[in-house]
Amino acid sequence: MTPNTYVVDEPFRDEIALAEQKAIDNQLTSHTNPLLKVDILPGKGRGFVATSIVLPGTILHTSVPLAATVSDEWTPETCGWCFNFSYPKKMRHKALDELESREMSTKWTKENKSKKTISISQKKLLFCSKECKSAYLSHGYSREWELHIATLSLLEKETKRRAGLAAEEPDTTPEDNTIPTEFIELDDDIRVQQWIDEAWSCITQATDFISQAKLYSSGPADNTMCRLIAACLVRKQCEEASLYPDISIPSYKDLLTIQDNELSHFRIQYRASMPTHRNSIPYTKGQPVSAFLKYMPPSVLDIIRTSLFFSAALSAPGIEPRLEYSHELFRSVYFREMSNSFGIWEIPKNPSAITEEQGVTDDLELLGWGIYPMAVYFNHSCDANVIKLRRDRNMVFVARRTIQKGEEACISYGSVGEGSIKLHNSNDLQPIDIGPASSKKQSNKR
Ligand SMILES: C[S@@+](CC[C@H](N)C(=O)[O-])C[C@H]1O[C@@H](n2cnc3c(N)ncnc32)[C@H](O)[C@@H]1O
Repeated sequence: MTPNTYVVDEPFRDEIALAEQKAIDNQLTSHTNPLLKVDILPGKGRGFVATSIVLPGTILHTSVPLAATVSDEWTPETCGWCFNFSYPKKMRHKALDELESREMSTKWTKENKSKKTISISQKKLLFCSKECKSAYLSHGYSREWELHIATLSLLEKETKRRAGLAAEEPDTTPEDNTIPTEFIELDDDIRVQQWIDEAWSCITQATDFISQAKLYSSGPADNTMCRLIAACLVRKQCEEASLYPDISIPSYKDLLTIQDNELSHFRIQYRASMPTHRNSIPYTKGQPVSAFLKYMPPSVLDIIRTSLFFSAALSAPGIEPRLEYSHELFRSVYFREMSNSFGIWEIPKNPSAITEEQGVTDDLELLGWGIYPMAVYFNHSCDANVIKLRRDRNMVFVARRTIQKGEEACISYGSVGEGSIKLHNSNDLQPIDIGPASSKKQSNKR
């Protein structure tokens, strides 16, 4: 991809830097943002519209993530808090130093009356400085980090356990001779959603499928996705338990307002994978799991396997605090992340030219992913009037030119193309950035 380059004049850049700092200092999120409102826009769903005339260089919105995670590939070299990237230098600071980690491990082992010592893994969470480490530890709800680190440790443990187990692709196409009594029209949202719900429940309880899925060795993209989902669910659990809500950070409820792409994703994948019955799903009430497996698109089966990996990791015996799991919860994040998360890109060393996608050029790395519930209402335009800039873990949205009152504020979804992006439905545009699970972008450096 070659991004459209446009150069910002020096004085103008200073203004942006100043305004940015002010906005970040004020923790300006769209909770308090008077410049944009969400409207329903023909053919696009919801979108941001300017509430008054906006001058070029104005910060329209600064967004803090609900959850952000470094991709599996770049965890050693990327700060888990500010996303500072230094290749080939490794990040030196762990969330817990050796003594703290030993104390935590002893506490968990004791509290859980575990015969084996519960080990704490921090490989996937490293920081560039003490400041970033303490920002992480003090962020969010009281002791949110404890549940977060416990969950990351469990995911890491399950990844290790499975590594090398799966030599072959699991076979998920058992014989099925069910005679359908009805055909569910693919355009029927309610019936198709019911079929999907029933299929997930049935497949995730099927012992044969589960035992096959246990051989499934999750790849780096699945691991990254699981960490992103875990971070969202950690927030949910802490939010529900907390007596002292921190209202300055996005909540899990904010996530639920994001467009859910499960149905549109299913339709596309179903049509693409079915040689026959492309417009309907054969169905019989009370049908066996084989009939669900027969009509479930292979790419969705992969997601089900990832969810079983996630649930197996979380159900390792005797560990508290523990994250609650259900396939509904997993899906509630997975299919919202899809098409709505922002890629966190390496910041160019010499930002002399600010480009679309903040100068994302081929030599820059995709370091991770973030879910910014307050920023998802920026629709796409090829001639975007807003540019997205990353400032540490926050995203700042700046007007590129004058935006009139009532005009839509759009960003360019940028880094799309290269055949790696799947459209989510026929009317659908590409994601803001492809989510971790569907991202196959290869690193430039490895
Ligand atoms: C990040 S969301 C943007 C908010 C979304 N419109 C909503 O209602 O939640 C991305 C989705 O918005 C829609 N979208 C974004 N830009 C669009 C455009 N220019 N034309 C039509 N639909 C668009 C597509 O459905 C896309 O998958």
